Formats: sequence, C-alpha cells, structure tokens
Amino acid sequence: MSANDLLLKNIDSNDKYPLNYEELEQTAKENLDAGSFGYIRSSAGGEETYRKNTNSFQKYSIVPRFLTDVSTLNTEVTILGHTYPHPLFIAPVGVNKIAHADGEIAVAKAASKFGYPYIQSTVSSYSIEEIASATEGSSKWFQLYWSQNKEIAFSMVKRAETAGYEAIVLTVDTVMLGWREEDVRNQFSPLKRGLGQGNYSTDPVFMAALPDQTEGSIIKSMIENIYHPTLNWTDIEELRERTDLPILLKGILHPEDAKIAIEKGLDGIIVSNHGGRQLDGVIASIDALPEIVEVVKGKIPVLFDSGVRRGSDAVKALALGATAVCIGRPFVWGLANGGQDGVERVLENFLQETKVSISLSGARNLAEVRKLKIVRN
Ligand SMILES: Cc1cc2nc3c(=O)[nH]c(=O)nc-3n(C[C@H](O)[C@H](O)[C@H](O)COP(=O)(O)O)c2cc1C
Ligand SMILES: O=C(O)C(=O)c1ccccc1
Repeated sequence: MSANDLLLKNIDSNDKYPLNYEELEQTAKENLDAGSFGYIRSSAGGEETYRKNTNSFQKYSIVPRFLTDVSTLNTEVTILGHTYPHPLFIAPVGVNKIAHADGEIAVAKAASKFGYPYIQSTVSSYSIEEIASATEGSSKWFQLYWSQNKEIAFSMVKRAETAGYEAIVLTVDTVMLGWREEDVRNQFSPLKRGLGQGNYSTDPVFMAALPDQTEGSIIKSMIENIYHPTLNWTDIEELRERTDLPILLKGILHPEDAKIAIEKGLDGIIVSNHGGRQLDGVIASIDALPEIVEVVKGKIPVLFDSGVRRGSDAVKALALGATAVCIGRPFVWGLANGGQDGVERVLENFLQETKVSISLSGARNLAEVRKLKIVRN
C-alpha cells in the first residue's frame, strides 16, 4: 500500500475512529473507569516532565530537502543482528487488562500484523508463554523489572530466552514507583488489585518462594519483589553473565550512564523518562537524546521513547540519532478504544504517518533520515 492509499481510505471511511492523540485519549476516557484511565494517563508529581516530553518536540524543526525522487522508501533497520521492517517498536507497558480484557495478547497480535517488535512488560497480565504462543514467529523483546529475590529475575530471563525473545530490556528508572497523585486520589494500585501477575503466578521460582499459594501471598510477594532500590552496576554484571541475549538498559538520561553501559558490555540503551511517570522534573527525553547519541558514537543502538505522539515526532527522534522509537500511550488508548482492532488502527496510522513524513522530508532510507537537518528554535 502506498502512503496515500491509507489517507484516502481513512477519508472514504464513515466510521469516526479517533485519529490524533487528544481524540484517542478522550475516547478512552469515555470507555474506562476513572482509576484505570487515570493510571494510564497520569504521571509523577506535578506532571512537569510529562508536559515537557511532548512540548519539547516543538523546539525541534525538520528542514526538508526536495527534488530527491522519493518514489521508493526503505525503512528497514538492523538492530543487534535482527532486521526489522521499520524503526517503530511497542514500548513495554504493564497491566494492559485495565484497558481491555484481551490486554497484551491484543497488542502483541496487532504489533505482529504491522511489523512492530513487541517489548513485553514484566508486569503483563498475560505470561511470556501465552504471548509467545499467540504470536508465533513475530519479534519480541522482554522488559525486565529486577526482583528483590534476583533468582526470580533470572528465571524470567530464562523463560524469555526459551520462548525465543530476541533481547532483554532492563528498566533502571523504576527501582520504586514514582509519586503519582492521580492514583492516590483514585485509590488505584494495579498490583494491589491483583493485576499484572501473568509472569509471576507462572514463574516456578517465584511460586516456590511463597509461604503459601494464595492470591494474597502472590500480591504481597509481587509488591515486595518489584521494589528493588538496591539495584546497582554489580547486578548488571551478574545479569550479563546469566544470559546470552543482548541486554539493553531502559531509562537512561545521563550521557555518563550511557558511557558506563558501554564499558560494562551492555548491548544497547533506551533513552526514556518513563513517560514522566517516575521522577518529575527530569529532562525531556528528546532533550536528553542528542548528547547521549554524541557520547555513544554509534557503538551500541540507542532507542528512544517518551512523548512520541505522531509520525513527525518519530522522524525528529530518528534524525537526532535514535536507532528506533518506541510508542507508548497511543497504543494503550487504541486498546481501550477497540481491543486488537483499536491497536491496529493506531499502529497502521502511526506507521503510515511516519513513512509520509520521512518521504516528505526528502529521505529515502534511515541513513538519510539520520542526516536530516534539524534546527532548535
Ligand atoms: C500505563 C503504563 C504502564 C507502563 N508500564 C511499564 C512497564 O511495565 N515497564 C516499563 O519499562 N515501562 C513501562 N511504562 C513506560 C513505557 O515503556 C514508556 O517509557 C512510556 O509510556 C513512554 O511515554 P509516552 O507513553 O508518554 O510516550 C509504562 C507506561 C504506561 C503509560
Ligand atoms: O506504571 C508504570 O509505569 C509501571 O512501570 C508499572 C510498574 C508496576 C506495575 C505496573 C506498571
């Protein structure tokens, strides 16, 4: 399908499916209870970083080239030995059942249909094995939350390996949950409600360590284990020894941490501030990207997320040096608005908008996107 076919198909269609981020969020608000909606939408503290994430994209402008014959476009990208059809990934998002009963299964299937590698969260509603069997043959990575009992973390990594996942993404910005006032207001804690257990209640090491096999014990132990303030570089070295899969660190914002990651033999990083959900007041993710790209010097892939709302945002991040871009909240609203179908609409439109944006900037492949002139106003 050419980029314009989808535009015309959307124009011809009579259904009024939400298109832009604001419409997606508004429709989801009508579909969800206040606690679930608030959990997904909100972020930490006064939401300064959350607002900065999207606003900061407007500081960067693409300076397009013309007359380059953009009749063909190759968006392929090779990351850690795997070639993906385009540089758009699904960011790890936990407890998807709060948006729709089909949860991560719906998202992973939609992702597979449109060639988005799927990064599965540790706190998924469905297990690694359930998602793997629902989406055989598609590219998947596993996002790891460290566990207080680190043998649980290693066990999950082993399961991801066995299920054919291609990489481990260790999130480093969430050793404890951020200060989220909307959730306090709504008295909403997914873990306390028994959500996000898919990978825990199926884990032999986790289950064997419980005092008894009740729901109450599972919830208590999950909450205890996911709080892991001791996490440090020595743990990373141990993780490095325990798996042959590539390991990426998610949540890197400081160039020095990117440098250490390379020194410690890590395979990649994801520049991210967790969508403003962790420490409020931190730098916008897009503002952190250029300096990190500069110190990494192409030695390892640098993925990016936080605040990406449309195709032109993705193009800006790629032009500023991101190897690939992860989509977060937009797909969650798609899920809330129509399960797998809703996610498909979001992913299809997002991909097409990205492709049109690349072509209209004058680039024909990602190497040319990287060379685009970006000015900061
Ligand atoms: C509801 C929700 C749950 C999330 N759960 C996780 C998670 O389990 N693990 C993780 O590494 N990041 C998690 N994230 C962060 C995303 O991976 C990503 O960094 C963030 O959504 C990017 O911001 P954006 O959605 O505003 O673009 C979550 C984000 C949301 C909105
Ligand atoms: O809400 C989040 O951002 C997140 O990462 C998380 C952490 C624990 C349970 C569910 C989601």
